[in-house]
Parts: sequence; C-alpha cells; structure tokens
Amino acid sequence: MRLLADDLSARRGEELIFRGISFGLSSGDAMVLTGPNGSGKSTLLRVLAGLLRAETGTAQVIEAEGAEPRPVREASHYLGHRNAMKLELTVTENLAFWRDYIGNFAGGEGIDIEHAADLVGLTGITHLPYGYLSAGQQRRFAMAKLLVAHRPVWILDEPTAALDADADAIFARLIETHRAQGGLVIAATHQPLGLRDARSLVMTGFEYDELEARL
Ligand SMILES: Nc1ncnc2c1ncn2[C@@H]1O[C@H](COP(=O)(O)OP(=O)(O)OP(=O)(O)O)[C@@H](O)[C@H]1O
Repeated sequence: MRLLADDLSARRGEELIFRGISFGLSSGDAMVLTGPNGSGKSTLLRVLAGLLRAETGTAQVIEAEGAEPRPVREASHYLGHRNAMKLELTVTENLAFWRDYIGNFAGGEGIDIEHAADLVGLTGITHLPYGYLSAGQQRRFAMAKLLVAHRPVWILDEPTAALDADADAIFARLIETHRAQGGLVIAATHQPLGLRDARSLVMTGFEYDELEARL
C-alpha cells in the first residue's frame, strides 16, 4: 500500500495553518510529526483522517499497483487527544460500537474485544463502565479500538498522553506489530514514541513565524 499526500494546506477559521505539505509513505512506514504547540500537527492529522476539509491538495491510499486511489479516511483509524468513548457504557459496549461503526478495510479483520483487552494489558475488566477506569486505563482501551477493526493506516494524536512506562512500551509494541503486518502509522507527539526508523515531519507554523517577523 502507498499513501500519498499532495500539496495539502488547511485553514482554521480565517488562518491558513500550513501549506504545500506533500509526502509519500509505504506499507510498514511510520512518520512522526513534531513542532511547537499550535504549529498545525493536529490539524494535519484531522485533514488526513477526513475530519477537516483540506483547503488544497489530496491525501489518498493506493492498495496495489494499478488500483484506484481511495481517500485516506476510508483506510484509517484516528486516535485523537480525546478517547471518544461513552463514560456510561461498558468497555465492551464502547469497543463493539467502534468495531461496527468503523468496520474492516479490505485485506484484514479486527481481533476479538477480549483479545484486544489482553494486548493492552487489561484483562478481565471489559464489563466495567468506561467512566470507572483511571485515565491511563481509559487511554489503553482507546488504543484497543485500533485493534478491533482492521484499518491499515493509524493516525495518532499524542497517543501516549496519560500512559505509564508500561503502557508506553505496550503501545510501541502494538505499533511495531502493525507495521510488520504492512500497516502505516502517522503520529504527532512531543515525546519520543520509540519507533524504529520513523520518518520525521517538522511542522513550522509558518503563519506564526511570519507574524513574529513583522512585530
Ligand atoms: N477549532 C479551531 N478553530 C479555530 N482555530 C483553531 C481550532 N483548532 C485549532 N486552531 C488553531 O489552529 C492552529 C493549529 O492548531 P493545532 O491544534 O493543529 O496545533 P498542534 O501543532 O497540534 O498543537 P499542540 O502541540 O498544542 O497540540 C493553532 O493556531 C490553533 O489556535
């Protein structure tokens, strides 16, 4: 699989946040977005995931040589700052909702909810309401969402916020397994994620720089 981003720019309100972003990734690749607060990392991830409209440009995946390009959003999981789980539903109910709502992309299947819970180190508590869990446990189950439906592209915004060292290591392992199975990962982070051979995209927040220069 190839992922091609071509000449992306995006606006938030009146402000153009970035422009001219192009890159290509292949199966197994990881790319880490870094840059100061407000430089547009979350905005770019949301554009890739189809949650915000790009001002210009396209972001597409091509499954195999000669295949029709498809929007990245159809092939991706998005894990944002927030966990997007209902506090009053149980863990199982939340994960079942996301599994059914997101669905599998061609070429793979998600794993069983209990198995996903094991892999994030939280066996035996999926019957509890999500709201009963600690912040770290909630984040771990948000990671499990990536496993219950098969999507080859993982788009991750500050994925390890609220995680302890153990969970950091689990998450790094899940990402490496996903890559080894041909998946792609694009992550914004302020902390090292411990990813092997990750590419780097440094967001500069050019509008901000230009404004500063005029002051
Ligand atoms: N909903 C919104 N409406 C208008 N402007 C927004 C909105 N969300 C973000 N912005 C602006 O877009 C710019 C980029 O924000 P973004 O969240 O993409 O940055 P970031 O690099 O992810 O920052 P951080 O490191 O703090 O998470 C900022 O100037 C921010 O004020």
